[in-house]
Amino acid sequence: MAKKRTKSKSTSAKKKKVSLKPSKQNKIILGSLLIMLSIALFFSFMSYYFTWQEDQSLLTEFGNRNAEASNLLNKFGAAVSHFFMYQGFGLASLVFPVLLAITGLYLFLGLDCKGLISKWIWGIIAIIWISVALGFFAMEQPLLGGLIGYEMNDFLQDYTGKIGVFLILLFLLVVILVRLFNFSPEGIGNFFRKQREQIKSDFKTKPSPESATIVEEQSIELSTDIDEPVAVDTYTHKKDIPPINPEAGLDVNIPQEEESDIALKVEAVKEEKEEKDIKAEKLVKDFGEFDPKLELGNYKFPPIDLLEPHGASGGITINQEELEENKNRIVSTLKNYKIGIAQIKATIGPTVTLYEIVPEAGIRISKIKNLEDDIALSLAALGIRIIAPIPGKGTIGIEVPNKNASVVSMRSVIASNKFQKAEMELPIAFGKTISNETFVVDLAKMPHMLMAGATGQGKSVGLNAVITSLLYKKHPAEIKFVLVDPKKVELTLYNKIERHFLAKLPDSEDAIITDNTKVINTLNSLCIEMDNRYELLKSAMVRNIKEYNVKFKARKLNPNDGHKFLPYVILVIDEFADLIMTAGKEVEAPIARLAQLARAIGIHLIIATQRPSVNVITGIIKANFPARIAFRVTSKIDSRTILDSQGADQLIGRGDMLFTQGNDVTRLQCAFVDTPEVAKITEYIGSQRAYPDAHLLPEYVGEDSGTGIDYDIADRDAMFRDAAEVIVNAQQGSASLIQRKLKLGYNRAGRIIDQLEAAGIVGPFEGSKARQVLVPDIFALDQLLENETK
Ligand SMILES: Nc1ncnc2c1ncn2[C@@H]1O[C@H](COP(=O)(O)OP(=O)(O)OP(=O)(O)O)[C@@H](O)[C@H]1O
Repeated sequence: MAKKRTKSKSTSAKKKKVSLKPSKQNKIILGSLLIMLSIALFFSFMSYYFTWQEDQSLLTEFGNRNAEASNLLNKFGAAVSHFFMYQGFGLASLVFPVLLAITGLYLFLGLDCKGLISKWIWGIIAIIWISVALGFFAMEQPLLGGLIGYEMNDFLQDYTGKIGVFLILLFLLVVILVRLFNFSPEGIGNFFRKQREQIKSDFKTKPSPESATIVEEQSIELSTDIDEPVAVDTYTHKKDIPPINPEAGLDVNIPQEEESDIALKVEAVKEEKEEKDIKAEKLVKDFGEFDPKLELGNYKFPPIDLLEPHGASGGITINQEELEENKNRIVSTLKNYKIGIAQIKATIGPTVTLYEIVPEAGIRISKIKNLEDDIALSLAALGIRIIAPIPGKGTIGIEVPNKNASVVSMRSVIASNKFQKAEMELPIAFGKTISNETFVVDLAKMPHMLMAGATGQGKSVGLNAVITSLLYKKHPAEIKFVLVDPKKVELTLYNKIERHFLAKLPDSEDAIITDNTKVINTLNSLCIEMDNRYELLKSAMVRNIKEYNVKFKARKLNPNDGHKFLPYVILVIDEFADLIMTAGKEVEAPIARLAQLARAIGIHLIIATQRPSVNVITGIIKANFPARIAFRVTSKIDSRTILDSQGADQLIGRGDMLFTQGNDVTRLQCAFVDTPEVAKITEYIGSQRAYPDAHLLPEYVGEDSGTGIDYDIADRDAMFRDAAEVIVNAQQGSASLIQRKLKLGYNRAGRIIDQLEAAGIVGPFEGSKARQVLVPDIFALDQLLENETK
C-alpha cells in the first residue's frame, strides 16, 4: 500500500513537473524566454543605474501611455529596476539576470537541471553579501546596496558597529570562498596573483579571437561544474610560466587539472566505501594484525631429527639383473599372446617398477586389456598391476614389485622441498609415487578422505603419516584434531598433545574418543559447530574459512559479535566399520551431513576402515568422499567398493597404496612413520607450554535423552511457551532453532525440546533430522496448552 501511495505521489509529482517542462520543445521555449528576460533585466538594470533619478517621477505613472522613461526598456525597465535595485539589492541585483541566463541556457540546451539549485543558493547568498557590503555607501550612493542592503547593514551596525559588520562580512566571504571554491590561503593568494597577471597579459597581448573563445569556454565549464576546477585551475597555474602564449598555458594546465580531479574523486570514494575498513586499519596500525599464534608464541615446531631415516639413504638400489629378468619375462609372455613390443621402458619406484610398453603398430589395446589376468598369471608375481592404457600416454603399464622394496621414510618426505615449500592450507605428504617423486596433497581441497585396507596393510601408519604431516606444518592455533579410536590403542599416543592440538566435548575427560555413544555426541556437536561457523561466515560476508580468517586477522570482524579465529578441525575415525555396525544411521547421518557441507568452514573428515563393504561404505558416504585411499584389500569387490575399480586387491601391502581424487588412480608407497617416532613427536610437542584445556566443541545433549520422561507442568522452563510458538511457527522441531531464536544455551534448548516432546508438541528424536511437529498452528497450540491445565 505504502509503496503504491508513494508511487502515485511520485507520478503526480512527475505530472506537476511535466506541466513546467513537459517536452524538449517547451524547454527550449522556456529557456529562450528566460534568456531574453535576463538580457532585458541586464540592460534595464544597467541603464537604470544612470537614469534612475530621471525616471523616479514616472514610477507612479506606469499606466500613462504617453509618459516616456529614459530607461533603455522604458517604463517596464524603470519599474522592474526600481523594484530590484532601489528597493532591493542595488548593484547586486545584476546577479539575477546572470542566474536567469544560466537557467535559461540549461533549459535551452537540455542539460540536467540538478546543479541549478546550488547555483541559485550561492547566487542569492552573493546578492545578499554584496548588497550588505555596499550598504556601507548608502549615504553617498543609495543605489549601490539598495534598500535591503542598506537596512540590513544598518540593522547589523546597530548591534555590532561598522567594524563588527565588516568582520561579519569578511568571515562570510571566507566561508563562501572556502566552501564554493575550495580555497586554501595559498589558493586565494594565487587566485588574485593569477587574475592580476591575466589582466596584465590581456592588456599586453591583445588576445586573438581564438584565445578569447577558449577563455569563454572555460568560464562556461566553470559555471556548470561543481566549481572545484576553478580552484584547481588557479591553484596549479604556475606563476613562473608566463601566460603570454595562451596555448602553452593550456597544455600545462590540462593534465594538472585532470590529475587533481582524479585525486579528489579517489579520496571521496575511499571515504564512502571503507568507513568500517578505516576503523580496522587503525586497529591494525595500533595493535598490528591479529595473531592467533600469540598465545603460544614460543611454540616450536617438531624438528626433523625426531623422525628416523629407516636405513635407506633415500635412493633406490637398482638391480640390473632383476630389471633384465622382468623385461624378458614380460616380452616372452606377451609374445605368447602374439603381442609384439616396439619399445619398453622401466621406471623404478620404491616398491614397484613400472614397465611401460609401446605395442607394435596394429595391436589393439583392448586385446591387452582382455588378457590382463592371463598376463599377470604368466608373470607369476604377487602385486602385478596392468594399466592399459596409461591415462594420457597411450602406452601400457605393467607394475612389477621389486624384490627388495625400500622403505619410504616419513623423514624423507617431510624434508622434501615439495612438502617444505608447499603453499597449501593443509599439506599432507603421503609418500612417493612410482617414479620416486614425493607426493603432497592438500586436505583442504580433497576435502574429505576415505581410507580402506585389510588388516595389517598400513592403514594406521597412513593415518599417522597424515597427522604427522600436519603437525610438522601447523601451529596449535591453526588446527585441531578430533580423534575417534574404537580400537582404543591406535591413537592413544596423541593424548600427550591434547591441550595443543585436540578438540573434545566440554564434559568429557579424554579427548580421544573410544566410546561409541560419545562418537554420536561428538559428531552432532561438530554439526552444531558447522552451523555456528556458517552463521559466522554469513555475518562476515565471506565464502570460506580462509577468507574469514584473513578478515579476522585484519581486525575487520568484531570479537564482541561472536567472531573468533577459526582453526581447521580434522575428524579422524580409525575404525569406521565398527562404528557403523553398532550405531548405524545415528553415525551415518551426521557424517553425511558434515561431509556434504563442512568443506567451506574448515571441518575435514578422514575415515579409515578395514572392511570396505557396501554396508559400511554406503552410497551416501561414498558420494561425499571423492578422495579415497586403498591399501591392499582381500577381494576385487572390496577394491571396487572403495575405488570404483579393481587393483587394490593386487597391491603388495606394507604401505603400497592407490590414491584417487576423481578419475585417475595413482599408485603410491605410503611414507612409514613408526610408533616410537610418533611418541617422540607428541612428547616434544606435549612438553611445551599448552593451552589450559583442549579446544572445546559446542555442547551437545543427546536429544533422545528425554524420551519417555514425564515432565511436571510446573517444572517447565520459563521459555517453554515461547519455544513452543517458535517450533510451531517454523514447523521444525529442532533444539538449535530454539537456541538461535531465543538465544538460549544448548543444554537449556535440549531440555525444552524434551519438555515439548513430553507435552506432545514435537515427535520423538529422529537422528540428525529435525523432529516432527505435531501441532499444526498456534491456535491448536493454545488449545492443547489450555486443555492441559483443566
Ligand atoms: N608405509 C609402510 N612402509 C613400510 N612398512 C609398512 C608401511 N605401512 C605399514 N607397514 C608395515 O605393516 C605393519 C602393519 O601396519 P598397520 O599397523 O598400519 O596396519 P593396519 O592396516 O593399521 O592394521 P590394523 O587394521 O590391524 O590396525 C606395520 O607394523 C609395518 O611393519
